[in-house]
Amino acid sequence: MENIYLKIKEIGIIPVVVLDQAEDAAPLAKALCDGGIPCAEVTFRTQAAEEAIREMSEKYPQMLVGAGTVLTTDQVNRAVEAGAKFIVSPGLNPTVVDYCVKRGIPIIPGCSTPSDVEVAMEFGLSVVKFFPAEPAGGLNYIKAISAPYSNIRFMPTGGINPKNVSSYLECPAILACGGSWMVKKDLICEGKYDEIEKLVREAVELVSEARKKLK
Ligand SMILES: O=C(O)C(=O)C[C@H](O)[C@H](O)COP(=O)(O)O
Repeated sequence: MENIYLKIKEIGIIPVVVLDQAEDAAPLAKALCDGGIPCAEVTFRTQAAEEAIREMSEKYPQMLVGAGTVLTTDQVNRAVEAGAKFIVSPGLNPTVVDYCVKRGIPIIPGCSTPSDVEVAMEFGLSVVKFFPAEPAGGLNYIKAISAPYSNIRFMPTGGINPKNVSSYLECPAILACGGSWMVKKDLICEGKYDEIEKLVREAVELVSEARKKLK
């Protein structure tokens, strides 16, 4: 498995971030690093995404910064140019996946059906996002879908929270989980970085407990 995917696996929970202002990127990155999750998936849902990725990557080079909600090849270019080390998308857009694969850019496309997974495999991918995880069937669905695709690892995202994340992380087919609960918009807008750091620390604890059970 490629280095980036191994890092994502090691981190265990990928914070999915929506930033309205790029100025919030550095203090948020600090809280994530201090809390023990030196990683963020900065979503292209806002105009600030590109600059936020640049801020985080430059000021916190130890961080694994990726871009989320990437829907176009133009966004791939902007994300990578800003420092993103991986690309995540809510669905499987063959144009975007092909573009990334041909350039060796790690891409984790959203899959929610066996057909999606098979298209991802056709592109040579072995890691996919499972989105939207809870509404699409949750852990039971992943267990069922992973049976025929034993080489595929899933990154469930959408509806993951501190109460259900452990059960996901205890499943061997799951590489890591994505979630926004520790980086909620209101916490960022109100500058509650101590609270974010605390939620991150709790998330780290959940990953380590779940990993002990996996062994
Ligand atoms: O923006 C994207 O690219 C998405 O695919 C959606 C996000 O992954 C989910 O919104 C995160 O889910 P929550 O943790 O339930 O907030």
